[in-house]
Amino acid sequence: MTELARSRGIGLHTADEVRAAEEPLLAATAPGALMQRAAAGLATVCLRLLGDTYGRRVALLVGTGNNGGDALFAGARLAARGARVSAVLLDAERVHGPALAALRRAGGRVLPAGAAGVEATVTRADLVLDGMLGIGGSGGLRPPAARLAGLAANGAGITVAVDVPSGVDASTGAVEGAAFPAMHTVTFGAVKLGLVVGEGRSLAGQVHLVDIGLELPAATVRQLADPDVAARLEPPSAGDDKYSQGVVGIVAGSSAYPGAGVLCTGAALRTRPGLVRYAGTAADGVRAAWPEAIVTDGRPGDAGRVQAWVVGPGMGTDDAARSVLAEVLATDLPVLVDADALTMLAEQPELVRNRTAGTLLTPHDGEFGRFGAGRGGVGADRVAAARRLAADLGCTVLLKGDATVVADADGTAFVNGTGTPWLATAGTGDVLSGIAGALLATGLPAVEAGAAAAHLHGRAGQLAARRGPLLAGDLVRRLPEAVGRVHGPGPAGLGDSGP
Ligand SMILES: NC(=O)C1=CN([C@@H]2O[C@H](COP(=O)(O)OP(=O)(O)OC[C@H]3O[C@@H](n4cnc5c(N)ncnc54)[C@H](OP(=O)(O)O)[C@@H]3O)[C@@H](O)[C@H]2O)[C@@H](O)CC1
Ligand SMILES: Nc1ncnc2c1ncn2[C@@H]1O[C@H](COP(=O)(O)OP(=O)(O)O)[C@@H](O)[C@H]1O
Ligand SMILES: [K+]
Repeated sequence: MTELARSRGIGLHTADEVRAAEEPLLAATAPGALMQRAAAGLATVCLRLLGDTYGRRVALLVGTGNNGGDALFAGARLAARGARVSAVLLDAERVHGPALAALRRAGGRVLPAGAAGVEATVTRADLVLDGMLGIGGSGGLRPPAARLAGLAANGAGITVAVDVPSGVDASTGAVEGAAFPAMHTVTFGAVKLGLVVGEGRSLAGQVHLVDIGLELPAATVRQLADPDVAARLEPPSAGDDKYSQGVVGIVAGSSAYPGAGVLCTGAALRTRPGLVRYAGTAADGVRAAWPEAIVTDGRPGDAGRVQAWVVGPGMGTDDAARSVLAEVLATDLPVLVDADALTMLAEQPELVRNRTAGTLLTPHDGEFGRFGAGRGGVGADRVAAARRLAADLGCTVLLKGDATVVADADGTAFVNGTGTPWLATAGTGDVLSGIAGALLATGLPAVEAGAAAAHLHGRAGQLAARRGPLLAGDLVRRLPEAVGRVHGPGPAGLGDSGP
């Protein structure tokens, strides 16, 4: 098996996939066994979060399904360790009977959602456990559940969601109206896609996965971690020279706006410094900023040989820019299309439909909406949106956002896990294009290059944001550290006199 095939990242699953995997396991295990596994894992995380359990106040928000059962059984375990546990029932007539009985036996208190003491119980709890809705939830939270989610948001305690924060669509991360704001989510059997993308990403907080023995099919959506990205970033070896690591060509910036060319070229150099070429009308600015780049103010064809192109950031949309875009897309090389080039491409999508080499489009939501398949906007299901545009154009789409999604025409997708909201500043997209272009030039398939680039970009952002607000140029400076970070400390060998 190749290094790449091994480093596939963590699988992300929809509610339907989890349900299908649960069926055979439920049939093969004793009744209630899976719920006990889930509750035991849940209680363990809560105990860790509480530290000293004795006398601590725990509020359980309990819905009508099995999600409520998990919360009640976990609550019983916490009560047995000395916690003062109160269960607030959304519907006293429909509650998991054995789980409620277990909580009562352990000394837990039970009150209906409409009772007078509910507000104090929830807002004063040291820990609030949200067992209202799991993967069986659909649509916006109904009023009693929405009210309890609001009380938890205003309370002082640690908020923990059972499986999925109530109100978050487990498969898409979409939220209609209110949702439970979790600092932690303890999820069972598989990480649900909705915990890492869309609004679900920030509502889920830190995600803890509890193994309950589910066997899932290979995931079509995945998230890369540092070692997975390292496996896609072969360091140069003794036999390499400056040409052999992949040469990227950058067409970005303009005489009026040289910044995009400078940032994009710098990002490519700092990611993969073998050789970076630049062709465009910001040549003077790029030359001054990056003497290491090979720069021409001519057309892409004048730049010399490259293994991939980046085209678009700050290049303008005039006739000259249109003709440069057409020239780059007419090559049989991988091309990353961003910013102004996306605006032009949306008017002429046939330029990419029949390309034989990889094409990676990197729109933000506004640029996405300019394409035919993007009309109506991205919507609440960001993975589906990226897949839709990728399938329509037969290329790869990297849809930017706080959780960037990269999707291939065949549906293979990645959701990025790194980053910081400080990245919402001008020019950071130009940096992403430079990183991804450099990785495309190494020969990575477009979907892999996009996913690895988004990860590195987010890591660089996190490193830069440690010092406070970041500018796009800070990201470029932090890239070597981000690359070093994903590789981790290498083995020290004979003759290694390094630091
Ligand atoms: N299966 C297993 O092996 C294991 C499953 N496990 C656990 O089970 C969970 C899935 O349980 P589930 O299927 O019972 O559904 P669940 O999420 O509790 O909610 C369904 C209830 O919610 C209600 N409801 C729906 N929408 C609503 C809304 N918007 N606002 C308000 N209410 C709404 C709906 O009521 P109705 O519409 O009928 O009135 C229905 O009764 C899963 O996430 C995991 O935690 C673990 O124990 C491990 C083993
Ligand atoms: N709230 C956010 N949290 C995390 N990352 C963000 C956020 N907003 C934007 N980003 C990231 O910042 C970058 C912005 O790119 P883009 O919109 O193209 O900016 P520009 O065109 O100014 O370079 C993208 O990589 C995007 O994923
Ligand atoms: K929940």
